Amino acid sequence: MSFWTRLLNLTKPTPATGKPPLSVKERFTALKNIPAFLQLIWETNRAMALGSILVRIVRAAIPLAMLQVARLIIDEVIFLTQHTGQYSHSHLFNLVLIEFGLAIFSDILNRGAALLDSLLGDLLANSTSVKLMEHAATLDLDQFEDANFYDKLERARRQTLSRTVLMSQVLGQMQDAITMAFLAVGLLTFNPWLIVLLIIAVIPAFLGESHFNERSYSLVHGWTPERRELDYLRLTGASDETAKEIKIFGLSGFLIDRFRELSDRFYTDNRKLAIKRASWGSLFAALGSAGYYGAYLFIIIRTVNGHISIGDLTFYAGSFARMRGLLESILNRFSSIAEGALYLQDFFDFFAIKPNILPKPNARPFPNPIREGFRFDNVGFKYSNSDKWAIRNLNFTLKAGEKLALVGENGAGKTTLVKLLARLYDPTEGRILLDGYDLHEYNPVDLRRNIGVIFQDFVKFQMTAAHNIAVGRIEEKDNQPRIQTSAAQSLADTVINKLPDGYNQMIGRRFAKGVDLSGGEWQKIALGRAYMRDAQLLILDEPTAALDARAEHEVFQRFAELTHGKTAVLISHRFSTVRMADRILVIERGQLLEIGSHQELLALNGRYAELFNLQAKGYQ
Ligand SMILES: Nc1ncnc2c1ncn2[C@@H]1O[C@H](COP(=O)(O)OP(=O)(O)OP(=O)(O)O)[C@@H](O)[C@H]1O
Repeated sequence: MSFWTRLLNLTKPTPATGKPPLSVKERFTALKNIPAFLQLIWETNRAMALGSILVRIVRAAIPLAMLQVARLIIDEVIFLTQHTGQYSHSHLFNLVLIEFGLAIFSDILNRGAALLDSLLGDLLANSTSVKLMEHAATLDLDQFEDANFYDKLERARRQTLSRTVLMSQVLGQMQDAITMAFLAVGLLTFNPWLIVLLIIAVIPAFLGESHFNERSYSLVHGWTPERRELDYLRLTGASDETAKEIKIFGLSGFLIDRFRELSDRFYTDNRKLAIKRASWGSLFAALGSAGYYGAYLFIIIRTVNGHISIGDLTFYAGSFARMRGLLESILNRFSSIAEGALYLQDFFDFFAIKPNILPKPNARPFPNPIREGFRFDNVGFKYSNSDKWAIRNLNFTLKAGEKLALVGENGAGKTTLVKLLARLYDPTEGRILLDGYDLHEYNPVDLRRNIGVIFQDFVKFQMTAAHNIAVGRIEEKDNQPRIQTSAAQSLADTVINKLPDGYNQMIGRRFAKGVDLSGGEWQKIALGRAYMRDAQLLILDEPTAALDARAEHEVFQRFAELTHGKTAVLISHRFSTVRMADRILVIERGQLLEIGSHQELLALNGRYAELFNLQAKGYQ
């Protein structure tokens, strides 16, 4: 299909990416996002937004004023040259002075508008980034695990800069539209057909721009997953976290090849589009120029025939040239505003994603203390991106005050069970009851406040040692005694006391003066977070795997003492630790296989006894 057929029929071609680009109608509908966007700017800083609008309104009137003064100057010059020595030149000098004043004033206003735009743009970028983080924090974990969601998040995040540009464009558009209206009044009195000619001459350029903007949006949009991969490869190929394995396994060539393959493909698609855009663009610009020179010729002929003065000639030709430039930039900007509005759609789409796990209006207060415990009632769970049951037919009670250990092979479903307890996900079937009421009855924030979980893949925050512990209860980040007590309880104090800056030491290597820790040292710090919390249920999901045997034993011994009377769940592959629990739940392929105390399970002589003996043999 040719460019023209596509342009005139407004049909939807299929680009290389396989995603049909949006039709003109869809593009225009995207403009509905502009009022919401203006509202966003307005809320960012009302005074600056108002200032910017006022400056632009005043600035919009200047071109017409300058053209008028120029017209008077030329007519005055001609008059004076025809009457040499008969009249004073003071009127002429005054006119020149006025034009000079207008030029200076216009420059000041331009700079003022640019300054306000850049400050307002920065504030807008900051406030939208904050809104993005705030919204992301309300969303469910499974939404983060969905690739489509990630693409949306990525597109919303990438546009921080383009939103600032869009803001200047929308404001600039307003200014130019007002200037044009002023100029149009002048030209209308001269010859309204000139304006018609002008519009006809620039329309092809406008349609061409809109078409290519839409194609380029589709290209970029369709490439989102690949661009995400490119970012990932760029980061993985050159980062302190990956450098070790990349060297050992000699992976740089592999990563670079993949990067090259993807980036070359994107470049090729983009180049094709850029070349087409440049070629058609030149043709359309020539059409615009032809329109302008036609009108210019008409004005010249009217002057030569004595219908208008030389001053009028400069005024009309100047107004016309100015209007052409303005109309072109208004129309072109219009299509890039429409394109920006499409990107804005992604931004608003991201905010339209709502979490599924929400508090009920009359949520129950979290029981304090927990009386009965958590009952799993035929619980089954499938991850949204998988058809496989991660957990199925789970029936048991985690009694109040008991220490329960979860044992099972890799992928058995232990972490999934813990995530369900903390309501990071909701069961696909069955329910979890806390003191007889479904977890849905409680406020999820309240629930999580009462549960402390340290995961095996806990986050190594690139912050100070004190803050790394305080994240367990961030409201207490300035409570140094509490942080130190928690550190002592998790054995992290031995690690921190050796750091050059103690609790104020930056840990992790990302920032200046950061010190990295060993795996076991990081774990001791992360465990400190559990003690920061006033949680009624504490869950340790293998956060001790990197500890040496003596340290792990000591950590769990302390954990048992310090959480005496509290409900706790421990996940560990070490049976010397597991046996300390009151009861042990053996989970296999998502199903409960055995449950009972260490002694009971040994007596049962089932899977637990088999695994325990296997490990014990290893130590003999
Ligand atoms: N986010 C996820 N999306 C899809 N499937 C997942 C996800 N997380 C875990 N799974 C799958 O669910 C099953 C249970 O995983 P889970 O992490 O609960 O196992 P685990 O018993 O904690 O294993 P390990 O001892 O290795 O930590 C596995 O088959 C795993 O592949």
